[in-house]
Amino acid sequence: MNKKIGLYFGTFNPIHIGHLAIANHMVEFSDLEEVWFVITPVSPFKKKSSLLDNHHRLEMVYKATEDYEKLKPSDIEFKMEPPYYTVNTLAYLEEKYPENQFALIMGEDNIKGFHKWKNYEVILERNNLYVYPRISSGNIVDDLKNHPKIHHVDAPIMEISASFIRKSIAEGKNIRPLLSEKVWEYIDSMNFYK
Ligand SMILES: Nc1ncnc2c1ncn2[C@@H]1O[C@H](COP(=O)(O)OP(=O)(O)OP(=O)(O)O)[C@@H](O)[C@H]1O
Ligand SMILES: O=C(O)c1ccc[n+]([C@@H]2O[C@H](COP(=O)([O-])O)[C@@H](O)[C@H]2O)c1
Repeated sequence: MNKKIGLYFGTFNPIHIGHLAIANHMVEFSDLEEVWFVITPVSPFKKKSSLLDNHHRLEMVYKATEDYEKLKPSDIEFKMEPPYYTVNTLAYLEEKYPENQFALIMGEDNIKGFHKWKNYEVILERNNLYVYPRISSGNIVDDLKNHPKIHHVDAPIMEISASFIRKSIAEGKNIRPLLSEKVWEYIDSMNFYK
């Protein structure tokens, strides 16, 4: 059966309720049937700072999604080599799961820089993109405006960042409502980000 899966890429250091709200909105209000959180070991364009080990970030995504049937973690990039270009991961996933139809989920902030991604034209030829609103500066390049493969989904705006969560934990603040309960308990018991 041809299943429509949305892929949500990120470092998820840690996964927070902003990520979950977007993924849940996609499976409930778009034609995507599942969302897979693809935990990237290191983002190709970002420097790593206080990045927890892959298996801890995977464990947190697992804990955050285990009660949601349509949301799943994916560690597919752990088996690949850096740099973790999304076009390569998509090719790998398409070969491994030929019965599925994969789409990308990204915020308006990321679509504004999408023309700098490796082989972005190849991605657009083969995959649909589901874009959600995000407060950010800059513009979408003309070629990507009204593109037939780019679908805008009116998901809620949740301006929470993982870096704010890490910084706040280091400062001893209580940010418990910004995380799933099991994720907060894991971070607290492991003393992460202190
Ligand atoms: N509050 C949010 N609402 C919607 N999308 C988000 C939110 N926070 C992050 N994202 C997006 O989710 C994806 C995965 O996030 P990722 O964990 O890589 O980054 P982040 O949460 O911005 O973390 P950091 O602050 O460490 O850079 C990215 O595409 C990012 O732009
Ligand atoms: O393939 C690329 O060229 C590429 C460039 C930048 C980002 N990405 C993917 O997008 C994800 C989110 O990116 P970032 O930089 O917002 O953390 C990251 O985890 C990668 O999977 C991919």
